[in-house]
Amino acid sequence: MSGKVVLHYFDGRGKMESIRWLLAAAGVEFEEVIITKREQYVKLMNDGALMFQQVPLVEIDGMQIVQTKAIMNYIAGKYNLYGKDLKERALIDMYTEGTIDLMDLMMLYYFFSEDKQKRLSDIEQKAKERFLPVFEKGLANSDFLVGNQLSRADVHLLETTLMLQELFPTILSTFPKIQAFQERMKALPRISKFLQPGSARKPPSDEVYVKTVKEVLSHLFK
Ligand SMILES: N[C@@H](CCC(=O)N[C@@H](CS)C(=O)NCC(=O)O)C(=O)O
Repeated sequence: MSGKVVLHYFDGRGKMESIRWLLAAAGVEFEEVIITKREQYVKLMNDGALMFQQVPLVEIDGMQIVQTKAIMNYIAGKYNLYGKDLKERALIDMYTEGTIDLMDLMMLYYFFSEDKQKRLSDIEQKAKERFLPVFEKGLANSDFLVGNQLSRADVHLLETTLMLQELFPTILSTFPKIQAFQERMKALPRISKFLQPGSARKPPSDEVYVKTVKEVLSHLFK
């Protein structure tokens, strides 16, 4: 195993995108092995790399880590994106889980062909009424969601709100603190670099991505 950070996943956002965001925010260079064929997935399993027969898989510091949260916790801990003490960490975890709940809804949206409009309305309503007000309040008196420094919660919030705006361009119009937060975050050099075309950031899911995932994980989509 080389000293490089290597990501094994599909050529799309899915469960790997927040990991890409965290690495970018931490200024960590990484390589990607893109899974396009079922044989690659089966080989990773046969090699013993997938503890629960699932990707994402990340090679880092001589380890092969699976489970998205375990991977993100490691990166956040290592690169000082996880607060100054356990209490800050608990709050960061709460905000983080909220962003994951919302991002999961959006991720699943692309995989279903039925009830698209209803799913979309549901995401919009939950975002406006349940999730965004929490983050707006969290940013009322501070530039950061937790404490006085950047944490993974901020990185996840930027990712989530940009993703939301792809589906609902005006959704932040009644959330001025989040809008200002976005501008501050986008101006950070590492984030700004990640937002440039040609970076490792992936576009929204499309038909090719969904088809590839369904082929590689054909046992799930019979
Ligand atoms: N709890 C795991 C879930 C990972 C997961 O469901 N990965 C999917 C691809 S996005 C997978 O590899 N599924 C194969 C399977 O469940 O058999 C995580 O968060 O990493």
